[in-house]
Amino acid sequence: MDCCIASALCCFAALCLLVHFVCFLVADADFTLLWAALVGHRPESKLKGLVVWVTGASSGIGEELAYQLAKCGSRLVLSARREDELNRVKRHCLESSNLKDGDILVLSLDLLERTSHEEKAKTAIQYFGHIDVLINNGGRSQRSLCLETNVDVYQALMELNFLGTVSITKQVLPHMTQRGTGSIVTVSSVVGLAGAPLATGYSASKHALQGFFNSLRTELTDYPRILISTVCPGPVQSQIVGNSFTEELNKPVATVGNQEHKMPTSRCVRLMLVGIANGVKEMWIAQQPFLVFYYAWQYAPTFAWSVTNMLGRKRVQNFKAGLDADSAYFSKPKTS
Ligand SMILES: NC(=O)c1ccc[n+]([C@@H]2O[C@H](COP(=O)([O-])OP(=O)(O)OC[C@H]3O[C@@H](n4cnc5c(N)ncnc54)[C@H](O)[C@@H]3O)[C@@H](O)[C@H]2O)c1
Repeated sequence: MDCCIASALCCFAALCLLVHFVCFLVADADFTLLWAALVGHRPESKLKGLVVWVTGASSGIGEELAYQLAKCGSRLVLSARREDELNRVKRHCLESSNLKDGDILVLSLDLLERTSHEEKAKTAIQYFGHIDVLINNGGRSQRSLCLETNVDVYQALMELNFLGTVSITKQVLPHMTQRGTGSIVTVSSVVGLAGAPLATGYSASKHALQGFFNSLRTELTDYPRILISTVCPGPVQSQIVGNSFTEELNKPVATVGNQEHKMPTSRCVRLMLVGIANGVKEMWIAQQPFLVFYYAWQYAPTFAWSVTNMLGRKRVQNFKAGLDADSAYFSKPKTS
């Protein structure tokens, strides 16, 4: 009898392990975030009426954030450099939601023009009276080998992705500490957790953001109603490759391959909004096989690096062959 119970328990444990393994294989986010998506608050109920400032709202993840937040009933400040593109995004938000014209402020902003940030933040705060959520999303990536990359490119990446983000944050944070509430959500990257070839400067700028916001979060423990959240997406469909820095400032990317194999922007943004609605402090959002590597880096870094080196070599080979470094992972390189 005991033997039967033991066998049954073993079978049950094996089944549980199998279910976990299968869940893990299909997971596209870390477990905290998936749990929040399963049993947590819905963004539609938590974000309705909140004032959300999105930087980099003219394309990709930022544009999709605008659309999904509008559907949730959030009031929006949309920022990026190109006002005409922001007006296009605003029009689409109004068409696809119940928001009124006055619920969306188009506020052009260059993250590199730090002297303008105080004025921009004042304008946003005055318009709605307050800001509930700042989403630091604007930024650019990199496609170039370190050996060939001008140091000016590294400076530009840090100026934009790191200092631009820190500058806007520093304009909004005092407003939030005064109110005792608010959320600052920063779009980092999985390369802010580990590295990636062809992205030495980009990865460094995202590591810098991780270090900054992880330290700030702990510094703000006296403000339990202020959320500091970092989002670490893997590859997501957007304009990021075409907009990347290369080895020289102002030199465009040579090959922008098909981005369809990447996570749909809508899925990434939905998970981000679930994370914000549920106060998730760090979100890993990536399809497999990328996600599993980030777990491996946490538990067995030396093993993880050996796998990364294999993939990294292929990425560099593809790049040198003139192929899009991302999509070439998923297809056999034929010709350059
Ligand atoms: N798409 C991905 O695979 C991916 C993965 C990880 C992290 N990210 C991060 O997501 C964020 C959004 O990128 P995306 O993928 O939507 O790319 P994208 O190129 O489609 O969008 C980037 C946005 O940033 C804005 N921007 C660029 N320079 C700016 C400046 N000087 N001032 C103000 N705005 C500026 C652009 O105008 C655009 O609105 C970035 O921070 C990026 O690093 C993207």
